[in-house]
Amino acid sequence: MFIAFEGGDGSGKSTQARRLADRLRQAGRDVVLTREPGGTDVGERLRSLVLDPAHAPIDAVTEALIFAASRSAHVRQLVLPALAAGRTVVTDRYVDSSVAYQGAGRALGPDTVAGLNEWATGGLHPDLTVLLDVDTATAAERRAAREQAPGGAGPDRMESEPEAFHRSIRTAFTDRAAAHPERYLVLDAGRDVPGLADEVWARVEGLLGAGTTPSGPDAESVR
Ligand SMILES: Nc1ncnc2c1ncn2[C@@H]1O[C@H](COP(=O)(O)OP(=O)(O)OP(=O)(O)O)[C@@H](O)[C@H]1O
Ligand SMILES: Cc1cn([C@H]2C[C@H](O)[C@@H](COP(=O)(O)O)O2)c(=O)[nH]c1=O
Repeated sequence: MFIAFEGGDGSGKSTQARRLADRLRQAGRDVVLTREPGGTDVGERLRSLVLDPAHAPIDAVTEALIFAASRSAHVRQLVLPALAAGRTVVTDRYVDSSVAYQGAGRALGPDTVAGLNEWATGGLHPDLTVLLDVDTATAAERRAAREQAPGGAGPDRMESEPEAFHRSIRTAFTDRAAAHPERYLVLDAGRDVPGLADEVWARVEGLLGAGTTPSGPDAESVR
């Protein structure tokens, strides 16, 4: 099973992805918890390149290609081999983040960016995408609190964008979920962490019982 968490910066994806991975492990599943950009050596290098605000400005097309390149490596080197070995993959962000941030936020167009990522992933879609939807003010407060906590890092290149950018992203995520309701669980991420985790688990438990397989190609057909 392949599960993605999506949402704006500070919506609570990492928190919920970790909780789900723990719960799946308690249920006896062999889990790979991973993230984008990242998840592989090349992906983590691309992550620091594209997110570090100290780097030179990156134009929107180049930015979209960097995220897609990280994703291609992630799918081919980590996700597909793990799924083929019967493992459950939980990823903190996937294609929808590119459609929202580069398609809407950078105005490259959702269809253009979705098409690029169909190619990058060989058409691999998650069984379930959990969209954590929260208003941008709440998300910004959470990010600020996280930055001020011990060891907290400053905002990355995307987080530094203005409120309107983050609002456009939120809309793009919810539009995409509305277009494919069968593979989304959209949650009000303004609520408490344990309550959200229970809602996620209820849906995932149902999928475990149904014995799903990811839609799209297997490792043999994605090169
Ligand atoms: N439901 C929640 N209610 C209140 N605070 C939360 C909730 N979920 C997460 N948080 C807190 O908000 C901050 C951001 O959470 P988290 O890092 O999980 O978000 P994220 O979506 O992964 O963020 P980013 O995309 O910026 O990495 C953390 O300090 C976390 O403890
Ligand atoms: C996968 C992906 C990510 N982004 C942006 C979204 C976030 O601002 C950062 C990732 O940081 P996080 O702490 O891991 O959430 O990158 C993007 O713009 N496009 C993408 O495809």
